[in-house]
Amino acid sequence: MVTVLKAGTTEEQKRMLIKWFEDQGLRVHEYENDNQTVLGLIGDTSGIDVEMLELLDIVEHVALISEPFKKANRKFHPEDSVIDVGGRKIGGGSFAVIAGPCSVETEEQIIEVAKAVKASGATMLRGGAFKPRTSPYDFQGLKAEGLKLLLEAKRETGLPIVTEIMNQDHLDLFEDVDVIQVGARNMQNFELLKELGRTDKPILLKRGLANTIKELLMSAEYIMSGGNENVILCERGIRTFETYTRNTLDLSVIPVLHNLTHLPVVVDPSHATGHSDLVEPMAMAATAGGADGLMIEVHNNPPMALCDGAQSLTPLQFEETMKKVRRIREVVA
Ligand SMILES: O=C[C@H](O)[C@H](O)COP(=O)(O)O
Ligand SMILES: C=C(OP(=O)(O)O)C(=O)O
Repeated sequence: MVTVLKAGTTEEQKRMLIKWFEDQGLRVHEYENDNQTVLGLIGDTSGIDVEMLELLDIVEHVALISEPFKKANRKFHPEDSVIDVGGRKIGGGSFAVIAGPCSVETEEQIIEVAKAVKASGATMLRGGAFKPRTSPYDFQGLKAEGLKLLLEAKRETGLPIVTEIMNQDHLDLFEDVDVIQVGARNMQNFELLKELGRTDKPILLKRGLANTIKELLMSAEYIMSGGNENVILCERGIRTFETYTRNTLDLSVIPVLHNLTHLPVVVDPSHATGHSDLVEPMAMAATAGGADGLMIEVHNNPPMALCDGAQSLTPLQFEETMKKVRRIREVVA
């Protein structure tokens, strides 16, 4: 429910109304829209008498909002959220490129890739240390050692690091990580989301393999309702009947999410396509479609990668892709 206040409402009148809402067990999110003060009410509003509320001198009107997501909802927060990651911004016109290998493998590998992607214009470094693998026999990541190597690459290049968490018990290890990624497979790991809601770290939340937009937003809501509003959404392709590509990239999600939410939207064309030759065209398409950023896998020797080599660009291919992405940004920004 939102309550729009009349122009001329005094600060004291507004405070009294907010206090009354809070006494009803509601949380109040206040914002300005078209020079009007709007109070977004979060919680169970079934006990509020809407007609009585509309009779108050200071109330312009009351609108019922049926969407179940509140904190992430653009109706409650019309301006784009801009997430600051160590001085690199994402959202509200600021574009981020998160690039790096699927997995951290060795010190030489991560530092070489970090330097290369930085030189081509990446704004953040990605690299998996805890890997969610389909097979328990596949490379599971270097775990804590991988995080140390990422921090080493950050020291060398200054690039903020983005890496995936799979288990809330590992949270202490992520203290120096700049952006914590929740992978597709954990998008609905609600205990993990709740725990991340208690941190103040930016969270990159990937859409699940077969999840709807609404489910993605409800997962963001888990993090935000816990107090952490630094959420970046990521489309990485969804499961469809099509098997030529690894997943089907749902590009329409970009304008849909921009309508529904103020949170930044990043697209990962690497996991979406599974083929390195499809990464560049889909990176360009996502940029043209209004994405706030890209996540792209880059490996110094893709055929030898321990995970996802087929979808990884070489540093040279990444450099070429970045040139095209920049040209598209000049047109759409
Ligand atoms: O980013 C890497 C993921 O862990 C990888 O895509 C998992 O897929 P797979 O284990 O099915 O190869
Ligand atoms: C595992 C990853 O991606 P996703 O969760 O999208 O499969 C990843 O980015 O390393």
